[in-house]
Amino acid sequence: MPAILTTNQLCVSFGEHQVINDVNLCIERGKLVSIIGPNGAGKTTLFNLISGQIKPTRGDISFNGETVTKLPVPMRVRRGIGRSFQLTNIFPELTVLENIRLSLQAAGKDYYSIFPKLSLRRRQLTAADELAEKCMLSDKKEVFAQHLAHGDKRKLEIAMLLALKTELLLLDEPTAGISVDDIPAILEVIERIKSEGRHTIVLIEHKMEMVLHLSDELIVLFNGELLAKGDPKEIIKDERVQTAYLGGMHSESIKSG
Ligand SMILES: Nc1ncnc2c1ncn2[C@@H]1O[C@H](COP(=O)(O)OP(=O)(O)OP(=O)(O)O)[C@@H](O)[C@H]1O
Repeated sequence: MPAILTTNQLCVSFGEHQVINDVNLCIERGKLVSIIGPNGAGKTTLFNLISGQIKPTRGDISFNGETVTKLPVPMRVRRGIGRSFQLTNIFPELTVLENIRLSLQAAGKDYYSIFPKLSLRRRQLTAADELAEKCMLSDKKEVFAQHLAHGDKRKLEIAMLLALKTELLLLDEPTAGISVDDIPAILEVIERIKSEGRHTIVLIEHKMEMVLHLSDELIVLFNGELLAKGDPKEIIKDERVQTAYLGGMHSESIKSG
């Protein structure tokens, strides 16, 4: 399976603090890959680099065979890299359907049109409807986003990413802050998207049960370095991974071990 995303010797420092250190990733198309690691390991920073929020101090990022290292965020979105933004991209005073429709419009050629054609608007509404259903929001289509429960807002965010024709979904803790009762629905939405096989999903998640259930592959970050990568069931048995989680590795470089 060809890689959709690769990073080559990716590094980023904030002042003296090297947060990502020489990370070489290869994410295969159509897979669901989870990034795990203790707090402060650099997981969110890695997402920031891939989505373009920050630029690396060294190294390269390729998406679909094209070097995107220097591309700004909107151009990466256009190429198909989409990131969940912890609800900041939702328009609270619009309905679920309108939020999804606007993302469809943003992904289309009529983005700058003030009066998009009526037929096009109808097509967008049909597509928005389908995405609402896929993301288990059928009964909330006419609800204003501001009135949604937190879990439903996360589902809407995923629907909007799909509407933007995202090929690579970067989901940063999609179940964070969600009530225990709402977690299965988010899980199901992610599983539905995965089972279609049309998207690649990279997940940052602390809930190990969920990670093991969903992931084709695990990547373990520790102190900004890639500690391990591979089959989830094998990786969690890895002694170095267990030691990292138990806090035994502190700040030494993992490469010396
Ligand atoms: N803009 C920044 N300026 C300075 N330091 C930063 C910046 N962004 C992140 N860091 C530092 O980089 C390290 C890694 O942070 P990051 O948020 O990527 O970790 P994480 O693995 O996502 O942690 P968590 O699981 O707690 O979310 C932390 O020590 C953090 O303080």
